[in-house]
Amino acid sequence: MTKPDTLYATPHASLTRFAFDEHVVEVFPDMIQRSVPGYATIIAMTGVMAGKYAQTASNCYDLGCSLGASTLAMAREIGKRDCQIIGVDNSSAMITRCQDYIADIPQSISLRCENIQDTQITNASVVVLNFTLQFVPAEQRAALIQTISDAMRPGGILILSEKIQFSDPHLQKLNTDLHHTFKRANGYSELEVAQKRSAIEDVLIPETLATHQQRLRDAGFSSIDVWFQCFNFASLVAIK
Ligand SMILES: C[S@@+](CC[C@H](N)C(=O)[O-])C[C@H]1O[C@@H](n2cnc3c(N)ncnc32)[C@H](O)[C@@H]1O
Ligand SMILES: O=C(O)C(=O)C[C@]1(C(=O)O)C=C[C@@H](O)C=C1
Repeated sequence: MTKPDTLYATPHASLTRFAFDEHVVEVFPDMIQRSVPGYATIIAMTGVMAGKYAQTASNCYDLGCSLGASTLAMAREIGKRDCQIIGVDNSSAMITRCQDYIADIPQSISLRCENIQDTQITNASVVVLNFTLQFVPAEQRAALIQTISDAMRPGGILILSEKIQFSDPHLQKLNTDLHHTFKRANGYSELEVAQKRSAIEDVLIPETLATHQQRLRDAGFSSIDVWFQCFNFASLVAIK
């Protein structure tokens, strides 16, 4: 069902901005697995945490669901509980293909092709933002996190996974180098790493863990922790 990612294998005369279009959809599972250290663990544990925190008669959201990896992990662990699982993405190419991935799932999952900044979020016990906030304009992130916090039930959980930035220049260089080494070890060439880096430069804007943690505190989350980190990729939990 998925093809190997060769999108940046040949030289591009002019690199266009990275977008989640039909070309990316075709290779996305391979691309994200080979690009994000710890991706499989983060997805599997998103399911485990959703299974622990999903409350009866509540909504569980996967914001920026792409092909539904986190949605499916949540559905597996939530099981037959009375919860509505909702996946949201503003790429119609992603949502169309995601429909195929969720087709055989026994639970009712609804998909919305919407901007996560506009989608209605209510009565939430679990909200997942896996590698998505990084694509929202930085100055609009606080409003989105506040909307999520306001929509959460007491005791609900937000899982936030992101590529991160380091304020220490030495650590920034080290972790960037290690990430590129990880990509090379997964079969990407120097050219592929360099072209992908240029294509996402102004599209994916990482922030420091301190910035994420402060924003979550400001929005009213009480218990906040980094539960996973590998190089410049991290995942946080924030409990309301
Ligand atoms: C890196 S992918 C997320 C991967 C997915 N969560 C997973 O773990 O497999 C980022 C996704 O967020 C979506 N996205 C980015 N900005 C968005 C926005 N403002 N509203 C809705 N979706 C958005 C993109 O279309 C893309 O599918
Ligand atoms: O930083 C990179 O090299 C990445 O490819 C990261 C990243 C991400 O974190 O979302 C960027 C775009 C793709 O969707 C997959 C992975």
